[in-house]
Amino acid sequence: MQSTPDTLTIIRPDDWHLHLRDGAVLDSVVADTARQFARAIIMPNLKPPVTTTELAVAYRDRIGLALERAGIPQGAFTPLMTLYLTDNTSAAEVKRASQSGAVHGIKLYPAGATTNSDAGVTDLLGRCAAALEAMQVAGMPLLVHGEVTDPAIDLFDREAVFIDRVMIPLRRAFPELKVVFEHLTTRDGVDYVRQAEGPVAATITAHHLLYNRNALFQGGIRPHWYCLPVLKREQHRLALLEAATSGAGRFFLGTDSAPHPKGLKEHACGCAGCYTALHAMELYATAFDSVGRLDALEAFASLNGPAFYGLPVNQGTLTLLRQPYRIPAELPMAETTVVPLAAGESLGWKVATAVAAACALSDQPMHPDLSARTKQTGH
Ligand SMILES: NC(=O)N[C@@H](CC(=O)O)C(=O)O
Ligand SMILES: [Zn+2]
Ligand SMILES: [Zn+2]
Repeated sequence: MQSTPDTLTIIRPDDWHLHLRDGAVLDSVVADTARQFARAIIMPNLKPPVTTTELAVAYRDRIGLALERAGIPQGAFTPLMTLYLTDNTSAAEVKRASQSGAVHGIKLYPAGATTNSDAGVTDLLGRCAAALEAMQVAGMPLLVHGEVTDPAIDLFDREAVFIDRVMIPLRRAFPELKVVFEHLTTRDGVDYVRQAEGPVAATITAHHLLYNRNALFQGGIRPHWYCLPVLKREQHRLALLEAATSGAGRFFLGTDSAPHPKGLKEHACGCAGCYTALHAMELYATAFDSVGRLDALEAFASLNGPAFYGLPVNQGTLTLLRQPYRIPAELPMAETTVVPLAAGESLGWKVATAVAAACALSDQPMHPDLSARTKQTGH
């Protein structure tokens, strides 16, 4: 890490929780991500979900073509694929996934918990024991959307109850299984991850570090702040910020950037998900700077994740400049429009050399299309 009062240069970061989607929007979303991150864990909640190694490899190839179309130099961005765990995931499928080298985690969506989770698991220990056993043996991480779906449980308590009902029994049954508690949102979650025995870690989003639940209702109902797990009280935000900036190796960056078309967010029954791939590092830098801990950003963004996943640290760097940066009001994506989180607001940090660094890595010039889009989005 190198820093002056107005610049911060860190090892190129990774995003350990990302929704790239598929089809026409993929080109834009992958270009936004590759401008900042060298790798990302790609969530499998497509329609239909990515449940087999074969589907994951095919999705990886589509991402590869989108990278090419966006002019991202070969090797500058690597998608790390995941499988969607279902009641029917077999031990043989886990073995195939692990031997493929393409799949780096298997994702647990409790059935009905979030966007595209209808095919999710109904009873983790009852239905998935063989798959979990095979994952434990193979060292394949289980990535967890940690919320119970019991309608009797208050929305804001679903993560805390998940710890008691699912995490603790799971860890007891499979103590050596690597588990990532994704998009952690509560003090309860932070305390659990800190104290749990065995290989447990957590990702934290930029929005849960920057906002509490008041953001959802400031001046009226604001659908672009709605994600799952939902934003929580200020005391939870403070616990997350303390964990992220503590340097503790169990906490690392995962944006959970999840684009939805503007019309499906601004809707009587709006979709859950915030789009942050465009300005993720600016948001995280703003959060770390708010508590004077920019020195801890590199461990959180670039070191702790690879250590947990057993992958090398990236080459190349990313530089942030202390400069006002206005987040665009909306982003045209294929036939649709996506509103980024905190659209129209200003941040105090701006990514300087992400594209330059990525291009330097593979000695290729920046693609003209990318520079055009860069201008258009104010990046
Ligand atoms: N986070 C969200 O609110 N939405 C995600 C799904 C998820 O990560 O739960 C999505 O795919 O839209
Ligand atoms: Zn989730
Ligand atoms: Zn997600």
